[in-house]
Amino acid sequence: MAEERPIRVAVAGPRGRMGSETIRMIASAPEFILAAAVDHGHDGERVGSLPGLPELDARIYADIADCFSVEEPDVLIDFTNPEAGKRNLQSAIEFGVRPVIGTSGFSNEDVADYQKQMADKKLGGIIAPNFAIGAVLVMKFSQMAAKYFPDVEIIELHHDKKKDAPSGTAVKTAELIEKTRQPKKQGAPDERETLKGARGADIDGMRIHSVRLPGLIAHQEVLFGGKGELLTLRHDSMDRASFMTGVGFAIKEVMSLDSLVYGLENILN
Ligand SMILES: NC(=O)C1=CN([C@@H]2O[C@H](COP(=O)(O)OP(=O)(O)OC[C@H]3O[C@@H](n4cnc5c(N)ncnc54)[C@H](OP(=O)(O)O)[C@@H]3O)[C@@H](O)[C@H]2O)C=CC1
Ligand SMILES: O=C(O)C1=N[C@H](C(=O)O)C[C@H](O)C1
Repeated sequence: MAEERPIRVAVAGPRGRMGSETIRMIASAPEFILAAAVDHGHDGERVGSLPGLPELDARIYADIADCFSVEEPDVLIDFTNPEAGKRNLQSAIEFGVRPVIGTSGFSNEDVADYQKQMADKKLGGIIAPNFAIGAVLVMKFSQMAAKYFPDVEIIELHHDKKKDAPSGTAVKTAELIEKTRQPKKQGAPDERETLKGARGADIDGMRIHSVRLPGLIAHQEVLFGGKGELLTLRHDSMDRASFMTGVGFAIKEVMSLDSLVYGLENILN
């Protein structure tokens, strides 16, 4: 049987916390090859010249269209910010490059729009609010638990450099819970906040609380309250390596998809 060629991957956001971790993972995986990086600075430089990155010869492009037309990668990985991520994803669709998007902050309307465009082109892609397998399991377990415990509050805790709140993971967890939970406004019917924000953000009557502190990486607790009992589901990413099993899995899976999947839970067996 013919040996499969490595999957050619372009990474947007190579200097970032997640982009750099992804490049280190790709460099150590014989089944992948770094085709290029996309960064709004450092145009024309080599990835290996960036601090903390492995000695790779792949070129950095400021213009993603140039990157796609010259390097013809199979897959784009994006860990940037919502504005750049949307531009990059749109460009990937135009060039027929399979997007694997980890960047958080996409709305459901954005996702639906990309799903339509990609279904029309039969292009595979993945948007995953969280690539850590344990975090995905907490989402699935939360969806199960909410059938029996409609009173739920989510506490997400992250490093203090994180720009968006609530986390994409917390929003996706709430969306999955909504599928099984009877709609309910929680807390006392006549509760009032004497300090604005004290009860957190409201999704369908559920509450999400966002903690930002140095020392944290990415953590989430989902608390379910019942008569005389409390169920707590918790996941901790202690290192960004925790996301790489899911990123590697997504790169391989996306090669055989023909539509855009939103959430790793939809492709984990
Ligand atoms: N799905 C998942 O499992 C995970 C998702 N995330 C999400 O990934 C995203 C990135 O997180 P993180 O790595 O911590 O953030 P960082 O801020 O560390 O990295 C983002 C990088 O993107 C760069 N960037 C900005 N604009 C562009 C552009 N137009 N083209 C290319 N690069 C650009 C930034 O450069 P500069 O600083 O110069 O602007 C920066 O180097 C966030 O949305 C976060 O929520 C994070 C962890 C896990
Ligand atoms: O910014 C982060 O760090 C993370 N962002 C993602 C999110 O918003 O859910 C995933 C993970 O929680 C880490």
